[in-house]
Amino acid sequence: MKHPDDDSELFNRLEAEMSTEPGADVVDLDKARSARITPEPGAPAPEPRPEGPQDPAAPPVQVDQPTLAAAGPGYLGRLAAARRRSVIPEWLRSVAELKTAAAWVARHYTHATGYHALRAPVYAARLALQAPVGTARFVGGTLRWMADREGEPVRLAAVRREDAAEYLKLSRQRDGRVRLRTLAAVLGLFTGLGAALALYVLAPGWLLALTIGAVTMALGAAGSRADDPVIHRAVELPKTTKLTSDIVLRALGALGIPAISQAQAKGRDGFEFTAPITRDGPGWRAEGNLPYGVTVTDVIERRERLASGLRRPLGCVWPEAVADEHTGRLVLWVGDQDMSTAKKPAWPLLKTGSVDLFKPVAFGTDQRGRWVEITLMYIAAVIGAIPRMGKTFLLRLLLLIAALDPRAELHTYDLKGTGDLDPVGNAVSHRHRAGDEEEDIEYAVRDLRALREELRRRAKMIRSLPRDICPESKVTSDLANMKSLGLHPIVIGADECQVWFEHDKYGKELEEICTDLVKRGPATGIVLLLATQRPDAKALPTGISANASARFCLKVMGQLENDMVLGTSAYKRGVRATMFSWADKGIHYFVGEGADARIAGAVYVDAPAAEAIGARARKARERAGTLSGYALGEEPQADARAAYDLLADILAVVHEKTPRPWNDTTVDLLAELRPEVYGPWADLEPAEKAAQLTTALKPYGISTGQVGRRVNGKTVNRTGFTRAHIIQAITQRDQKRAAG
Ligand SMILES: Nc1ncnc2c1ncn2[C@@H]1O[C@H](COP(=O)(O)OP(=O)(O)OP(=O)(O)O)[C@@H](O)[C@H]1O
Repeated sequence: MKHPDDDSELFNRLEAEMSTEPGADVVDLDKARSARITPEPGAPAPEPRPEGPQDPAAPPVQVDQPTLAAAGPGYLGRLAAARRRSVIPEWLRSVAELKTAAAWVARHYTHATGYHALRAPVYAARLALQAPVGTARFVGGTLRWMADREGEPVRLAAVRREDAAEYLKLSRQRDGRVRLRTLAAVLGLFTGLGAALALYVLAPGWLLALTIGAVTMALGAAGSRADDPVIHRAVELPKTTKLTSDIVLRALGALGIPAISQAQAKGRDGFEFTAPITRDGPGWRAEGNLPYGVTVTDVIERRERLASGLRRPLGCVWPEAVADEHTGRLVLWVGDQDMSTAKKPAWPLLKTGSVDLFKPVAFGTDQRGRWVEITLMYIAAVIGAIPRMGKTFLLRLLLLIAALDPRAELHTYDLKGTGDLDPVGNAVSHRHRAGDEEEDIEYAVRDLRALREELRRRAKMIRSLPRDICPESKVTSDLANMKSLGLHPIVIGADECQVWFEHDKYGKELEEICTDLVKRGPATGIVLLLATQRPDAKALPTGISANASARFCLKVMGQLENDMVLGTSAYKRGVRATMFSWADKGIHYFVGEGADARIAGAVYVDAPAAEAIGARARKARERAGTLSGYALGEEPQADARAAYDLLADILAVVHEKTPRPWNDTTVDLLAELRPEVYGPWADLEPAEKAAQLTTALKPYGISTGQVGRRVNGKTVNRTGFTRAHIIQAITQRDQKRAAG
């Protein structure tokens, strides 16, 4: 009977043999096949192998099958799984990169031409001065050539050896050569003199001058000294050492990873290169497999040692994992220059241009100097870092990008209070505040409450739009353009957002609203950008950090903060913002919607440049008629809704004879009391009405549940709450306030 897998194995084996090294053993296929035939049913089973010490004469047991099992997937299989490198290189496929490269080359040659053109008279004067030396060298050289001086050492050697025959042969040869060369020189001299005379008599002045100039320059060049060239370099190109496999292996061996060190001690490499080391942008790229059990994160953890082993600055050394490969596949990119100091291309939006927030916009560059883009719509973002790493600058940059879309309505909150966001806020923001005083927080609370209402309005509006206009149930650029719908982008930015969430009075409510904005905002065109220098569960509540779809993590100190910003288990996967150094300002891990984490250096826009961009954005808004609110000097209308105290209002409308009131009847009573505040709640469907109050009570720690009541002899259950809990919450709050 034939083993069912025999055919495919035979196929594999044939392929394996096709690719076997020359000199490998030839396998007898028939023998091998018969050896693999399983015994017929009923046939005696093979003798069991005796336990205990083995017969020393018995051949050792071969654990791995020769060639056959080691071959793994066959040639075709490997071809099918092969990763093909792109035919057209990356830089040729990107118009932007091609343009940048072309501009750099053009700039280089323009500079070199200008540099030399300005110095041309100096070069000419120096060459003219050197011309007499050049003439002497030329004449001397010609005479030596005519006299066959180069053969003299050989002739002298023949004299020393007293080899008369050899000497005579050499002399004869020399006499003939000298005769011929003298003739050529005399002919050349006469031809030259004749030509000079003809030029002098016949040629126009300019040709004569040109010829004399050219001859003088040539003689000057002949007279120049090797250690003092007339023409100096216009551009000193940075010299960077080529990355070689030896350097990579040396660096890996110095990491102190036992598996690599042991392999190298045994004379092996400890790293298997899977591709040649190549140039990749302004740096070198090496790729390969680490030894079994060693992961890329082990190397990333030791980035500083790696830089020492490579003898390169830390900012040049970027070990990375490959997303769709095994965890031991390392890509090592070693830049020519430190990422934090390397010259960056100019940001296209710095001087001109506007933005469509629904399209990707460049906000930084990666290690290779390529633009990294972000589409601000449909995201909620968190930015985390330890202080002074560029978090505020990054938030301001994103807000400036938003400002450059004249449709966007900005709400900017600088809770540090140093005025870093003023260039955006003063120029274009609809709502803006700098500071963390009580009134600043109340201003934000009023604004966010209004934004939550706006979120609900937008959600309803989107739901009511016909499918052909709003096919994906989310705001699109076209919908945002329709002023009547009021679905323009709203971008809210808060720096040091922990001030909001840790506020004892409004903290819970702000957290509740922000969680809602993070979850439902993106589809309705509302973008929330939160930055914090203390990314822990209190500063960045989990409901927010877990739902943010874009994450920017500058340097942080530990795994916890890293994962709070970049997402659970990011640290384990090797996405570690802890590896950034103190000098890596603005450099961060960026995780965009559905994209792998990548390293980006944010564009540096200082305060004056930010003000200039703000002014430009303001002009664009004035033209589009979209400037509003704070930027126009308008304070938000004295908002009755902001002054309301829900708990006190409930106590006012719910009589003590109703210890467990229903939500919907309470909302109706509240609407009668303050129609401007609670009116919209009362207009909701009964179920939504009840849910509305449940949500509003949650921040105070008051929960709702089913409350049964007899109506017309029947028990009716509806959502309700306990009046005593309201009193309790008010007492606690008053005590807290009294305690300061
Ligand atoms: N993209 C950048 N490139 C280079 N330097 C930068 C960049 N962003 C910020 N910096 C530098 O880092 C310094 C700190 O930036 P920033 O004020 O944004 O830090 P921060 O993290 O907000 O600090 P804090 O926590 O104290 O508010 C800035 O003064 C600026 O000089």
